[in-house]
Amino acid sequence: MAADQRPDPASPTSHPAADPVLAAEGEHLAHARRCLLAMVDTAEHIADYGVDELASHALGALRAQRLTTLTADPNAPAFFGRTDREPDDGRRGPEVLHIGRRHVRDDAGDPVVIDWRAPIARGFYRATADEPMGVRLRRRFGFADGRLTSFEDEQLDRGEALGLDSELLRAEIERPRVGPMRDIVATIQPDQDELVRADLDTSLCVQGAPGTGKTAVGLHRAAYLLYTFPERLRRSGVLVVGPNQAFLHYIAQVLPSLGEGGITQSTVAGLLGHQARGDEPVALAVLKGDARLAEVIRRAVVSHARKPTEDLVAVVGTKRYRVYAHGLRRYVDDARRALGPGLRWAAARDRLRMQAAEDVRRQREDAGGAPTDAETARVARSQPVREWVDSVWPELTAPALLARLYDDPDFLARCAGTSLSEAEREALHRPAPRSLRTIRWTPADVVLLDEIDALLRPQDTFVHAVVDEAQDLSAMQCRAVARRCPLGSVTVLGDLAQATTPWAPGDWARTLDHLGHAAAVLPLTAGYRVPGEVLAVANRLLPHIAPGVPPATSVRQGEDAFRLVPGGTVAAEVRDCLAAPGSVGVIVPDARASAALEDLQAAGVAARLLDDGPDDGPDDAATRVTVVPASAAKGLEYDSVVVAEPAAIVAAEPSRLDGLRRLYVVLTRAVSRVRVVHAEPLPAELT
Ligand SMILES: Nc1ncnc2c1ncn2[C@@H]1O[C@H](COP(=O)(O)OP(=O)(O)OP(=O)(O)O)[C@@H](O)[C@H]1O
Repeated sequence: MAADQRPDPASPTSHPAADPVLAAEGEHLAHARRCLLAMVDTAEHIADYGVDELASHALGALRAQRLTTLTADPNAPAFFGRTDREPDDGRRGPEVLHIGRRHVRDDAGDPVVIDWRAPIARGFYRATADEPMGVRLRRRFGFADGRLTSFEDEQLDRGEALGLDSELLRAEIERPRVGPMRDIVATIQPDQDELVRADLDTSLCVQGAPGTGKTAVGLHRAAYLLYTFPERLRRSGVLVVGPNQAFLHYIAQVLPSLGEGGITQSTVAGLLGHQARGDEPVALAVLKGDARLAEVIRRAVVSHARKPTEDLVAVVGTKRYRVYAHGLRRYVDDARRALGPGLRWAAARDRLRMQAAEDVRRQREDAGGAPTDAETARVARSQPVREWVDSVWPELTAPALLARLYDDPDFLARCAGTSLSEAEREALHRPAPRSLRTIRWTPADVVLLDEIDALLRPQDTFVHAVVDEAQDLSAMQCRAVARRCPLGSVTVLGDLAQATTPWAPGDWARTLDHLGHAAAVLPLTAGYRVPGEVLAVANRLLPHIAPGVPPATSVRQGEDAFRLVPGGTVAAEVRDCLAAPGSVGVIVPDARASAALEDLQAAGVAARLLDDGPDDGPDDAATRVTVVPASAAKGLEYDSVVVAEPAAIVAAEPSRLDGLRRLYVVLTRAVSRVRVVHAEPLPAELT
């Protein structure tokens, strides 16, 4: 570990506070830092000598993991809250617990800070005046530049509870956004905490309005599960699925800052073994995303299994052995029945070769021979056996199979049965080129290729998957995620009102069905990001885009938070927004993104285009203005948002419904203010 990553033992208390409570807490903070440093030191000096090389390697990995946990976010204060609890054992005086991002103990092994995920820390998040859960006092701490500067007490035993009126919560919510998403560990709210701490075996589906903390809840749930169920999760892990690369970069730091590295964070496309390079009409992509294609694909694979009609003759030395067709038929029938997660196509080929070779071994034993395993393996590898397997159970590849389904109408018709109409089969038809390598597979194709791959060979799996923006996934994309989490549980996060893909099923029951997990659909309605003034405008779209979805309410109203600027310029509004602290997102119709960037630069405003990569360096980080194509805005947030031409944003989508939903997403990205610049009339639904 680099020295500059170490927690600085002096920083939080180098400015002694006058308030005696603050001074005492400051001392505890300094003590906690010293203890944390000592723990880092100990972890660094542990020798990784196990009983053997494997054990030593495991010890080394454990130590590295422990160091990552201890040194994550080295400048974060060691604790952010405290509870004073009734002592369990009748001792005098309350039991004082300081709560932070990770456990800290002193030399004697006594706890100095409790990890926020420990069961005993639950009261900090959940205790109310009505149900104090043994907590007499809850104290939250405020920090400025790493210094402890304030605290806020709720004397629950006297009926005091601030709830959303907490000043520190408000300050945290309104803190200017610069850089990637932060954790919310100090201010998780009770309804969020209930979701975060749900058991590992419980699957959840959270339907939440914009800014209600769905993403935050999903990430904190991942951290909670890793802490609470280390044995079950450290090896096969947790998968976090997000909508696009920009979003993944935005959330990338949250789990590491909570001390949890090594989690797979990916888009659905990133999980697949093939890359998309082509486009296609929306209607065709919708068809390819339909769950009916799964059965078509299964039949296409199985159709390659042939019934053996002839005996197989294997040769060992100078002798020939006949394996009869009826026995071979039984092997093939068994393989066909077992095909699925328990036996993939490629493994079945190996099994068939071995079964034929075992048959030969039995014949040789019956004849008094003593065949060795090596000899049986040689028979399994021999040419007649290989040729036999190739004839009844040929090697398959996903690209060849999908290309054939598209190319050969009779084959497609046989595999589809009655599940696809003639028109649908015709829509899928595409002549195969001579070389499969030249095919430009589309995003929907690569999901189908993955469906085929899954029948051919095993894929990586996880014990828990957090699936964000799940309302946008097609049935086939859901199946691709489900395959990667076949036994564990899922946390499904989304908002039907923000669904902007025409291939999504459009209701949670079907999405959950395709994800292969039963889950209760739980609402989150308190919005932390968007001021009430802005939500009031965005919510006008709700009856048109998602009539059944409850509107979000905001935990704060905002001031001059929403303004229409007919005939204005984006550059002028951006300059105005730059007078306030924090980030500015300029959200424009996709086709206008490059031009909008040029316009801003020509007007002397430093700006960058939202890209797939992380910040490219200090210049990037210092650029407060980001031009965001409307289609990439999902999941992101900025202190100020300037929206250009809502009517064009709506018109760019394939349908009015999708367009209005896109606009709803765009209007709900701001923490403090939204300015809508337009020359064209606004969409009627907004006014
Ligand atoms: N309990 C909380 N305390 C402080 N900030 C919070 C809390 N809950 C959410 N937030 C903040 O509110 C903002 C919105 O959260 P998040 O992005 O998780 O919402 P979301 O429901 O996923 O939104 P969307 O659907 O619009 O993508 C984030 O900045 C998050 O840190």
